[in-house]
Amino acid sequence: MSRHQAYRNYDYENDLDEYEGAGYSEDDDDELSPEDRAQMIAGTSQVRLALGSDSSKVTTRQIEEALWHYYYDVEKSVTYLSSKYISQKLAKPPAQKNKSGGAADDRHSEHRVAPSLVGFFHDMPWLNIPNERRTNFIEPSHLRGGLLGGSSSSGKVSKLQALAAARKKKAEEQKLESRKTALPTNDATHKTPRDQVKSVSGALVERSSGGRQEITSLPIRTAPKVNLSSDGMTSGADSVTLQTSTPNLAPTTGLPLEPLELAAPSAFAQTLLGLSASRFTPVPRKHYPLPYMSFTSSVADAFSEPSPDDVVLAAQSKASNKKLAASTHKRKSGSERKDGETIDAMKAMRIDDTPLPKSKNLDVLSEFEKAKRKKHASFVVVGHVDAGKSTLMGRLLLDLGVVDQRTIQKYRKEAESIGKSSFALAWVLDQRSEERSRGVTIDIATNKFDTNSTSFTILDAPGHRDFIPNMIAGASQADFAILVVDATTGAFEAGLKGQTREHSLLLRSMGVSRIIVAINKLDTVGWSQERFEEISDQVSGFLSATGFQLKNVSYVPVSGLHGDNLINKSSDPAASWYSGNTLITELESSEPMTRALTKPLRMTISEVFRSSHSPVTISGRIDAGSLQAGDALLVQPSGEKAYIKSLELDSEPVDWGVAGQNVVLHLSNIDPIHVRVGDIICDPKEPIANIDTFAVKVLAFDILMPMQVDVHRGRLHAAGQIVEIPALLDKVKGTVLKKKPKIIKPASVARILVKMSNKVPLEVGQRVVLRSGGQTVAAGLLE
Ligand SMILES: Nc1nc2c(ncn2[C@@H]2O[C@H](COP(=O)(O)OP(=O)(O)OP(=O)(O)O)[C@@H](O)[C@H]2O)c(=O)[nH]1
Repeated sequence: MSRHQAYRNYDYENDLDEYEGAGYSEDDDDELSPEDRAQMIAGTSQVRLALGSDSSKVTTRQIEEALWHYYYDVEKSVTYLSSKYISQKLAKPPAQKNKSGGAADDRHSEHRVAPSLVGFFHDMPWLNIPNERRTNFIEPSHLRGGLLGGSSSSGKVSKLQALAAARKKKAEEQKLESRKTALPTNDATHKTPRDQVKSVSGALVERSSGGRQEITSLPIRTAPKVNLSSDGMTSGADSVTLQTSTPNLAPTTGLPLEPLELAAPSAFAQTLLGLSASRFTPVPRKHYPLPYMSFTSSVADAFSEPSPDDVVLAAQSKASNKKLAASTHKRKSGSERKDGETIDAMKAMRIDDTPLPKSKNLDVLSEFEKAKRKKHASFVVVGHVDAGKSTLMGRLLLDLGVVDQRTIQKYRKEAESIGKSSFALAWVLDQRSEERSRGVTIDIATNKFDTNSTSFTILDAPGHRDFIPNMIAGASQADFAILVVDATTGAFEAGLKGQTREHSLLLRSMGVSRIIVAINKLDTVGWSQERFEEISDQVSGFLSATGFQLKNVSYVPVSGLHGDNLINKSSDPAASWYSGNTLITELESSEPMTRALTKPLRMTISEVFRSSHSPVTISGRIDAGSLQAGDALLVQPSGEKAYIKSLELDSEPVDWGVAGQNVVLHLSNIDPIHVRVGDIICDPKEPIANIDTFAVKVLAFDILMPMQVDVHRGRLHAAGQIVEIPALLDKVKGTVLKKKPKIIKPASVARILVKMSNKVPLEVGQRVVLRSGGQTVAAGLLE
């Protein structure tokens, strides 16, 4: 077995045991196995043969050693022997020299293998490394002892090294002394960043002059020297630097840089830098500054100045602010607005190049006189919840042909599907899904119908007490009212205590003087004349007490569900006792209130919407005055001006409108955000003022005292407070009965002072309702 095979089968464990058990002798190496001895003899003779005449220059022992080292490779052994003992020329094959040639190669060869051995390894790949990939080792100027965890003693040094070290130590100590004198404190923040950089660079230059190669250095800390001294900072030892070829990375933030709190150097650092640990006093850390604060200008300055985008945006903002200021100033001087700057800014931002609509400059009042138009009348339908108001109006519209039977059939089917078949007629007015599903009217529903003499607007009010404010809004637009009373046993009595009474009071407070009392659901009591008269009497007494004149109150027995006595007389024989007017006759005989045609324009907005004519279309009743297309308008409380682009009356385009008419106005030159339901439209030359305090003569429905109240006028709601009660008044004469009473009892008349949290458009002669805690507490006229 060859020695190579023997190595392959080597039993290390066994050998180790033997090694540990027996003493080791170098002589044992010389003992060869019989196979090795045979190979060695044969190899020696071959080598001698190959060396020829030169074989005498080498000993057998040298040949055997070579053969042993080259595993009996005769050729290699010959080469080795020739180069070592006979001729070095043989040792360097020309090809190898060419490949690796040059000084560097020679140097490396020197370090790694003896020149005489190079030829032996010329075919080894690790020797064929291209020059550019070879490492350049920089020899240390002197070796330090105790490196990498070894002894801290310096080890053996030459006399020259010891002298150099002593000189350096002395120089460092002198430097430290001079620093201490120059800087009584170690506070690096007293230096500018540039100074600090200078000092770091200076330190480096000092080192550079000590034989170090010139390099650009980057201090990685603002207190960059590892200058830990007894006062917590360092003695002038080495700077910790990063080598870099980028020259412009010194800190340029301009910010005062925090000195870093540095710990004593590690054992490794002490060893590496030659510092003694005893010289350092640990400094407790107070804070950990962010590294980028002192790193490079590119990082530290990244957000210290506005970005290019910021610059552009700032310039744009500045330019637009100039425009805004100019525009705001101009508008302020023109319109004397009293609202906040925010509203001003919003107005100023409005860009509206729409040309102003042209006016025909009509004399509207004479046009009104000339026009043989039907009279207009609006009536509100009020009464206790479920009295049958919507059903009554639905039936009326059906009988008048405004709604066809098919629609009612459809409603009936749909109502049946949700178990509310009896509400099919009410659905003509109650259009909202919530109203239909709940079977309760929530907001005012409007509809129109015409008779031969009059164009009527229905304002169907909710009966539920939760929606009283909506009922107030409806009543404020009405010329007269239909009070629906449920004749069913018990229902009338409940209503009289409930909203029948409250609605009547509100009607009176809102200035409605004409009432048609529709005693409904008489079919449920077999058309009892007795029940009809009983109810009529009770309502008469109540209305009379409330202040209505009985000549303005009429009573009609009806059944809204079946349509009895609405358009046609009841066909039920049980109702034959009634010979009075039908409901429609009563409506036609009702004269609208006197129109304030010559008064300044006032119109309360009931709806704001977008139409094909204008993005800002409003509808409402003209309370006073007149208007025409092209007119300038003022919207209060916003104080915004608008123009009438066009208008409609009863869905027909018209040129003008007068008090009492419900019109649709298509506006121009105004932003929709300035127009809200409840706002007042007026003539800019005779505007309504926005006020926050007013005196009002009220009828008390409940106890009054200084208290929080909600002020209602039409669709307008505002939070307010009764701040003072100047007088208790006589109900009839209006004279003062008592000055400054503390409280006012229900059904009394008093003058009170109300202050609101916001300014709203209100003026003398207008009617307001005061509510508190969901109850109507008073109503009256502004003084
Ligand atoms: N028998 C009978 N039932 C009626 C009559 N009128 C209305 N009703 C019923 O009374 C219920 C209430 O009718 P609505 O028309 O919704 O009453 P409303 O007063 O409009 O109700 P709110 O507006 O919510 O206060 C429905 O079930 C109607 O079918 C009637 O003349 N006779």
